Amino acid sequence: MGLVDQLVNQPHYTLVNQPRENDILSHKELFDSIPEEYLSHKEKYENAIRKTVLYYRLMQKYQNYKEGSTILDETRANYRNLVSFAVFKDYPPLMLHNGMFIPAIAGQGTPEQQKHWLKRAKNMEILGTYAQTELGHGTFIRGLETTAEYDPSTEEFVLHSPTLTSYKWWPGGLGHTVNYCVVMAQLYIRGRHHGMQPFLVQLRDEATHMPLPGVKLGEIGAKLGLSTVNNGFLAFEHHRIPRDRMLMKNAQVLKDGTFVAGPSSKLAYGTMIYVRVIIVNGMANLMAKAATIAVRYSAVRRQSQIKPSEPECQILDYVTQQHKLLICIATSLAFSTCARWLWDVYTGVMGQMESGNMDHLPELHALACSLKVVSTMDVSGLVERCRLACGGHGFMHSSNLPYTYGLATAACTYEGENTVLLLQTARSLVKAWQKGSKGKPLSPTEAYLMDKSPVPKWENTLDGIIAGFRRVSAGKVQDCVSKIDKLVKMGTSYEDAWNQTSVRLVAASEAHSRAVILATFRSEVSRAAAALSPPLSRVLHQLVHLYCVYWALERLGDLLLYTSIAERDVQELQQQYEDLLQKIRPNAVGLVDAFDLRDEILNSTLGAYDGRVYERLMEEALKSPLNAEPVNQSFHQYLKPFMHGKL
Ligand SMILES: CC(C)(COP(=O)(O)OP(=O)(O)OC[C@H]1O[C@@H](n2cnc3c(N)ncnc32)[C@H](O)[C@@H]1OP(=O)(O)O)[C@@H](O)C(=O)NCCC(=O)NCCSC(=O)CCCC(=O)O
Ligand SMILES: Cc1cc2nc3c(=O)[nH]c(=O)nc-3n(C[C@H](O)[C@H](O)[C@H](O)COP(=O)(O)OP(=O)(O)OC[C@H]3O[C@@H](n4cnc5c(N)ncnc54)[C@H](O)[C@@H]3O)c2cc1C
Repeated sequence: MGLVDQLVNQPHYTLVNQPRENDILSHKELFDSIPEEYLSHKEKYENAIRKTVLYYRLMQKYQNYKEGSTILDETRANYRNLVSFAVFKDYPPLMLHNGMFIPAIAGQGTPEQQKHWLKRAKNMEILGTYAQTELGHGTFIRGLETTAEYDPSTEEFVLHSPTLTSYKWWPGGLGHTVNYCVVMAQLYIRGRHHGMQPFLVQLRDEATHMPLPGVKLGEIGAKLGLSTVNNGFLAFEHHRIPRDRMLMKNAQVLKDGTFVAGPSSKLAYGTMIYVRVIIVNGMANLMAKAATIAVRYSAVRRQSQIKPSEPECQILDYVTQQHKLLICIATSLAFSTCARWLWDVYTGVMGQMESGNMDHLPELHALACSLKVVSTMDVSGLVERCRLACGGHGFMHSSNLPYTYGLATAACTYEGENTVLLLQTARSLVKAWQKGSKGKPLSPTEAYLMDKSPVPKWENTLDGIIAGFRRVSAGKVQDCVSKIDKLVKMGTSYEDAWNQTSVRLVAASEAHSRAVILATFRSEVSRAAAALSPPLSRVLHQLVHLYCVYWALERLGDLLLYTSIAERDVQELQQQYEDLLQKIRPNAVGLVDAFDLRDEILNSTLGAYDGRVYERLMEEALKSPLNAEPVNQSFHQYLKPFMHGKL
């Protein structure tokens, strides 16, 4: 088996590469004759809905993910995610139906609620989304204003939006697409507050699609990206729903209005953990897409000469170009590896929680936050780097890099704004430090914080770099704890001390995330490589090495502060990095081919397998509606009178 075949022979790649006769991408009606960037806002939406209906029917046919299948299965979700790139450059309007509505029912509903609602949702008899964020509050969910007041006399909840800022704002598909929704609202029973709880609410009539009485709905308007996701707003005017529409797997409200608390109030936040875990793999996919486009283009594009006597070279032969792009290949692999590992952690912790053991939930939360942040932050930066690496042609929508950037950067904000999530992980690290200092045991991913051995001699090896990152993280956490303690001793409140330390806390949290990612990438690849051929194992190790050295060079200041790295070590690391670029360069195209993203999925003039970049750019340019006629009417209306001084 060749190198590419072995890489392709991973579960999610083989799914994408399924036989053509079973292939949803052979259905031409799924594709646009006019590129979507030329459509109006309304046309984009209507076209996306046309394709959505076809796409999901075909998905049901070929994937058979209706009733009985495990919708939460990561591989299946990944397949859907990849194939949808071919059909929707800007994500589908029903993204949240599978992405959050179904997971919220599965994670928050009782077995009876799941039986009834999951069946309808999976069969797509009802369409839903997840409405948590409001116009006034996104991060601070304890500040949400939508209320659900229980009325024991009718056994109903009354949903109400008391202010403009309480309008739900952002949920995908909410504008004009979905007819149901999981709404997060503050529960009140006889005037007493019982925290934020999930409610399954019908929003539109199932036959006419008209909003139900007491439900105000609309779309929030044009955005930087995700233009076909149909993000919407929602408000309630004393809207009544039956008691059994509160999702009651955790907390419950009995008929007489008795509130039965769940094992932890944070279980209502469970859907967010699930989505943060899933996002990491989504980012690996976006990175693979952008890297494939930019690397293939760089192999086709020739510009300037390295030596005056030679022909123009492939731009991929410029070492600066390799510096821009090879890290993108390594990053995609790092995040897909970490995503798989995180998914196993997630399912393990969920399994323990089913039997009442919540011990590992805080660690899972801290990990999900930090990996979500670093994957979205790095991938959005690197997708932009891919775009710039393609010069002017990368600026064209037809390259698909601008859309891809929009998808990546949106994820820095949704599902928990990145700074906020880093501060959540920092909270866990500070607590771990305090616990560890009292001699208490720490969770496996934070145990290194208590390594009190003297700073060892720096080693320019993978182990050395990973140990160095752990030192940086531990040093930064210690620095934060000292600053907070000092401020508190001086009379500052703990909360103010926290806020005054928060720039450092965010940096400590990022350093911890990097240590976890480097160590996980390294150990998971070593584990997998044992079963691979020596050449494939070698190239994967080169990518792990490149990844570790790249980040060491990026974070030299930190390493100089917290480890014993010296100037000559840095020079050697720089040399290692340049040697790795040279070694990986011949495999660059093979490696992106091994991502096995078909042309339809790349959806790009620059990245197609056959390398016909210029022909495709021309073909796409000719699709511009302006090219339908040689003279545009605006010439007669404006330009001509203007040039003749008549306007
Ligand atoms: C920032 C926080 C975490 C703060 O919550 P809080 O209750 O005010 O925090 P607190 O009282 O200070 O308590 C913190 C405590 O709660 C824990 N915790 C926080 N979140 C979780 C969780 N998910 N699971 C388990 N535990 C959680 C923390 O570890 C803290 O624990 P501790 O007190 O230290 O023991 C929270 O409000 C939050 O998660 N905000 C972000 C909102 C968000 O992610 N919204 C997503 C909306 S849906 C969306 O964006 C969909 C996009 C998808 C798409 O388009 O694809
Ligand atoms: C494309 C997209 C899709 C979305 N889809 C959905 C959806 O389907 N359903 C849904 O419910 N929501 C959705 N959202 C909303 C999303 O979850 C929120 O935008 C997000 O949680 C951030 O909240 P915010 O917008 O209120 O930002 P804010 O919380 O107002 O943040 C603004 C700034 O304040 C800072 N800040 C806020 N709090 C703190 C703090 N405690 N410490 C330090 N700094 C702080 C942040 O770091 C940030 O710099 C979506 C958003 C986007 C952009």
